[in-house]
Formats: sequence, C-alpha cells, structure tokens
Amino acid sequence: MIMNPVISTDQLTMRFRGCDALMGVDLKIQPGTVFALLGENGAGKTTLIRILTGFQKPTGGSANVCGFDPLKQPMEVRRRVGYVSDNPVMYDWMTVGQIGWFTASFYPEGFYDCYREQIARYEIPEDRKIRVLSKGQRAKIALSLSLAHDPELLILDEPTSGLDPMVRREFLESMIGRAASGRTVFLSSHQINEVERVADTIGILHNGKLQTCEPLNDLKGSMTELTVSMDDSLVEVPTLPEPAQTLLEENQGRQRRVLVRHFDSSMIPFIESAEGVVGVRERAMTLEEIFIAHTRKGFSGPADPPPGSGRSDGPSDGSGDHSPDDSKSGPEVIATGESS
Ligand SMILES: Nc1ncnc2c1ncn2[C@@H]1O[C@H](COP(=O)(O)OP(=O)(O)OP(=O)(O)O)[C@@H](O)[C@H]1O
Repeated sequence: MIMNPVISTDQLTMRFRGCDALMGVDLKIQPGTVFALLGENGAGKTTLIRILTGFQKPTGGSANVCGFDPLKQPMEVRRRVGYVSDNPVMYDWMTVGQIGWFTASFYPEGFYDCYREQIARYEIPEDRKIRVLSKGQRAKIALSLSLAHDPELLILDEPTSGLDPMVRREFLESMIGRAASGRTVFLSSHQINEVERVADTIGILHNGKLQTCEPLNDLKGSMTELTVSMDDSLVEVPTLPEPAQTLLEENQGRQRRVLVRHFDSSMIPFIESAEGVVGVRERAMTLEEIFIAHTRKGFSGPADPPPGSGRSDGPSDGSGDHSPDDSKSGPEVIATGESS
C-alpha cells in the first residue's frame, strides 16, 4: 500500500545573509518510521526542523507536514506534531504541574493526565519550579509535554542530550514502539551509535545539502570500504564495472582507501588484475564511517540521483559539489572519476 509521506519537501532552500543553510533539500519520510537526520555542526538540521514546524519561512521550495503547509497552516501542523527543540524554552516561574496544566489548554482532553503519568515515570515532583530543575529534568519535562497529545509526528532536535544513559536507552527504545504503532519520529542527532540502534531511515545533511536519505539497512548494505595495496603510490585503481560506484578515494602511502557503493566481491579479481595492484581487502562500513565519508571533501555524493533531477546543487546530484570553504582536513583526496 502506498501511503502519503508524513514529511515531504521539494527543493527546500534557506538562505541567510552570508550563509546558505539549506540548498534544495528534497526529503520524503514515510509514516511509521524512525527517521534520523545526521549532520555536523552547522549542517542545517535545526533550520530544516524550524521550517517543518512553521517557525521559519524558507527562501525557496516548499514543505508539507502531515498533509499541511507549515507556513500557511502552522496551527494544523502543530496540532499533529510534538516538537522538542535543542534548547527548550519554558516558563521558569511555573511549577512542573502548572506547565502541564497550562500547555494542556492548547490541546484536547487527556493531555494533562498523560503528562502527569509521564512525569511520574520520570519521578519529577509536580510542585518543583522549572527554574530549579537540572538540565536532564528539563529535557524530561520538554519530552513529556511533546508526547502528551500522542502526536502523529514527533520531531526531536538532539533529544537525548542531558539525559542519563538509562533514560536515554529507555526513551530511544520507546521511539521504536511509537513507530510500530504507525506514528513517525524525526530525530536530529550527533549520537550516531545511539541513532543506529533505533532509526530505520537515515538522512545525512552536509553543508545544507541532503547527501543521502534511505533505509539504514540499504545504506549499510550498499557501502563497502576497499583497501587496495599497490607497489607504487601512483598506481591507478581501475574504474569498477556497474553497478559499483566509487564515492571516495584516499591515498594512504602505498595503500588506497576506496569507498564503493554497490560493490560485489566478484570484482576483486578484476582489481587485482590491474598492473601494480598487490592485493585488495574489503569490509563493511559502520554508520559512523558512512557518515564521516559523506562529509569528506571529495565525496562524490549520493549514487542514485532521483529521476529527472538535473540540478547541479541538488541533494542527490552526485556531483560532489562542495562549497569553497569545505576544507576538512584529512588524507589526500583523489578525484573519483564518478562525478559528472
Ligand atoms: N538566523 C540566522 N541567521 C544567519 N545564519 C543562520 C541563522 N540560523 C542559522 N544560521 C546559519 O545556518 C547554518 C545552519 O545552522 P543550523 O542551526 O541549522 O545547523 P545545525 O545543523 O542545527 O547545527 P548544530 O548541530 O550545531 O546545532 C549555520 O551556518 C548557521 O550559522
């Protein structure tokens, strides 16, 4: 059954003075998924979330959240979405109970009871003032407020920062339960290992461009790291036959680290037959390694551009087009020959 995406964006662009925070982001998130948006500091994650929740007007493109335009119908969106920002602002002078009671007035019946259940689980006294709460307790209050109306879509910007390990684990596991019941969870996070345990779909944002957005298993299953040993550092690794796509090559002395998408072990004899190649080792990549690779200078971008996408700066153009200030340090990077 084909379902309408809970979130879809079309060429979403956000240009601040002197900064392109988002550049043509095309995103589709299906209901019942835990989607994790990964990106370095300043990649554009919070900007994207602010647009999706109607707090920021994009300079280009469009977004649809739960069937509504967040810009034109922000209240419809907020009714269906639970949102916790990376820096939740709350009325400090209220008590834990009062803030729940106050927020409940914006939502249908049942909100306050759900909220109280949640904070009781977190063992936070209702008469405690918000301003005296610890960072983690504030995070728990913000989460409880965002969950109390059982939203269709939960958007969390760095949800686990400030939570202790037990609560983090319990909370993330509860996200899997939400997705299983048909709700959708959108997490923005730096905690790649944590995300890997719960997310079923991964988006990687780099310098405002969506480098990839696909199921975690497909992403991990399609990426291979090859270590090619050569008798001379100038030896060329032969162009691999389709469907393999070389995404990044890095020189490490007489070894070449090659990241390949859709590699097949049957291609190893082909590489080994090239002049100067001494041996080839292949291994699967962790999500963290895949993430780092997607943010490296020289990475040639998503392998499978969407049909009809002819943009040179789009999220899936495969061009490896990086801004001039993209100058991450690292080993020497060699052009892959895959970029158009
Ligand atoms: N109001 C603004 N005016 C100017 N530039 C902005 C504004 N908001 C964000 N930016 C810039 O947009 C870029 C993306 O910022 P954003 O906060 O979306 O990044 P992020 O991925 O959430 O980063 P982090 O992981 O550090 O929170 C940054 O370069 C930031 O400086």
